[in-house]
Amino acid sequence: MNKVIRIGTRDSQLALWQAHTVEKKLNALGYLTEIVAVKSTGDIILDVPLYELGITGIFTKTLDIAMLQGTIDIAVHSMKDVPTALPKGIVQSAVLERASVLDIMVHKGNLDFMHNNSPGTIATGSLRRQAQWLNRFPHHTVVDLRGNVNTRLQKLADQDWNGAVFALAGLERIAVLPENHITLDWMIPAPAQGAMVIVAMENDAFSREAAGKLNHLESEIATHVEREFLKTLEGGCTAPIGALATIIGTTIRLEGVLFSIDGQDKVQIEKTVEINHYKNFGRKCALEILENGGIAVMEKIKKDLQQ
Ligand SMILES: NCc1[nH]cc(CCC(=O)O)c1CC(=O)O
Repeated sequence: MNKVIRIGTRDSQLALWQAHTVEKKLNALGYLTEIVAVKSTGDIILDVPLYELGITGIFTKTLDIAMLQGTIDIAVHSMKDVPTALPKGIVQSAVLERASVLDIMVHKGNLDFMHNNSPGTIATGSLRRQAQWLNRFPHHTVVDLRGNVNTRLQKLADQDWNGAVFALAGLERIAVLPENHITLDWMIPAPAQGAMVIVAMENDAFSREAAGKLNHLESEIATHVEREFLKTLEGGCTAPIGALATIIGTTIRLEGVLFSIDGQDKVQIEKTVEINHYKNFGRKCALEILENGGIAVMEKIKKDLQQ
């Protein structure tokens, strides 16, 4: 037990909070730890919309490299930022008990713009949030908003926008949830939203065992289903995809959705299976989406993103 587990993390306030949470849990189990904070590409490049940076993984790549080079033993990520395929040699070791899955809109104390076809401007850097917002409020404008949670809150305060969309979990974790917010219970969250994941090297039995003790089985199963749904649909491009798996007694229910970029087209599914059939459930639901018009929507998305 005397080996020090080096915990890799990005250096945003939220990422550090998450790494420190893991550190405390490992320390409570008797493990020695050290935090290693690194800057990631996703944090440095702020002026290009996320989806233009190409595929996924910009937030996790720097930590993947650090782990493959042996300068960290485990990495803590917001699970929704982790690409569905991990680099060779790196494996998922634990999913922590999930926090809130909800998206919220932070506003400026005036919600008139949400009524009677009023114009409005909402900021988000997420295609999923953009598409769902425009599907519900087609007469609104969505503008790009990048940066870590703190930067985004500041930009919202500085700009003439009506509101911006955030994950409730992120704002609660670092205690910056403004009073002016509403819960978007109609918005389907990102696959694995609100969950933290620990990854480690496949050949590092010590770190994997230590991290594995923090695994929360129900959160692991739900995020597995959601990410399998995502993986089957995405086909190498960042599309507006939402997925939420909920465990109810001995069953698991998946709500999954695929939108076009402008939010006009929507293909959705809601299905329940016995929990012991959770493997391949996400994949089956995604295949049904593709059969029910999803293939055409994916083609349209690819064309839209190429322009
Ligand atoms: N994409 C950035 C990101 N990654 C994880 C969170 C918050 C925590 C979570 O959703 O799990 C956020 C901020 C946000 O979406 O507002």
